[in-house]
Amino acid sequence: MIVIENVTKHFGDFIAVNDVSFTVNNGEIVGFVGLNGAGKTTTIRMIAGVLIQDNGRIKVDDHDTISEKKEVSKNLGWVPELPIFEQDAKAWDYFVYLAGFYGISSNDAKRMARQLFDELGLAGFEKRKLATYSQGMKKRFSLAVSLISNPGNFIFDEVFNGLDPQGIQFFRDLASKFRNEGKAILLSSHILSELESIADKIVFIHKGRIIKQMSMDEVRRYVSPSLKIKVDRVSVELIDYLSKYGKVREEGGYIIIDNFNGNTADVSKEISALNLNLYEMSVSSSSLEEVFFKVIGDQK
Ligand SMILES: Nc1ncnc2c1ncn2[C@@H]1O[C@H](COP(=O)(O)OP(=O)(O)OP(=O)(O)O)[C@@H](O)[C@H]1O
Repeated sequence: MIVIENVTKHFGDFIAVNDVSFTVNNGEIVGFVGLNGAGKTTTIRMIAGVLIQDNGRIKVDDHDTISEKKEVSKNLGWVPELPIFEQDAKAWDYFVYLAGFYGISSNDAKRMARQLFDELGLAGFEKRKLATYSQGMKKRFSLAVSLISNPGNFIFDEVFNGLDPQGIQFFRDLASKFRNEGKAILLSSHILSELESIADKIVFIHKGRIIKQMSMDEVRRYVSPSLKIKVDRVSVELIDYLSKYGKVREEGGYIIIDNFNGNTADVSKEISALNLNLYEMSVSSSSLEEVFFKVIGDQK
């Protein structure tokens, strides 16, 4: 579990992160979203302990990121947006070297390397220098390193960026698997459709402040729904009649009721009472992208 409490970070006079608080529970994927420069990476770097906050506290599985840095490193896996490694090092050797920092013997580290390189699609690239790895391979290697201590918490910072569809699916499936294993996952991404399909909760950050936190269910219900129906015959009587449920319009052979405030069972009962055939009926839910623009727009 990752707990961020009233965290603030200045760079000179500029406040990059301002009194930020949120929690990533075990068994939960939290999407962290905001415009460029909103403060996501700064927050993430403080959670990872590579940047120190001016105020507030961050705990990873109850360990303080400043006073218990070593425990936090063991309990937290971090795949940065652009992983940076010793460029001249060969992947396999470097992995074994890093495993040494976790007190893992060379033989055990080699066994672990074999398993992780196979599982993460790096088999055959063990002897290559990290400088020659593609962006996606660097992310996979960074993941392999972060798995050395089998941490209960993960941060993926823009992990989908620069990945091919297969790579995106790989990290999406991995995040879901970690969630099912009870791990806490913080996932920052600009690809809102990807977040939408896997996140349980969304934390919106804007100009360094958390402006909203919502469960994905709340996101889906945030913008008033529209009801879309297709019947065999559209009449003035029907349109008049449906007006009590919202703002009715016709579009491409469909009747759309914006700001729908009724329930679908009543509508379908009443349509058949008018001797009309109902061919299709669906209620739209709001997309994360729509909600993002609305939430950010409300700040201006
Ligand atoms: N080392 C630094 N020195 C000065 N300003 C910084 C530093 N690091 C970040 N900032 C500023 O802090 C703000 C937040 O940056 P941050 O990288 O956290 O944003 P972000 O939400 O991750 O953005 P992006 O989506 O573009 O990656 C930005 O205005 C950035 O210019």
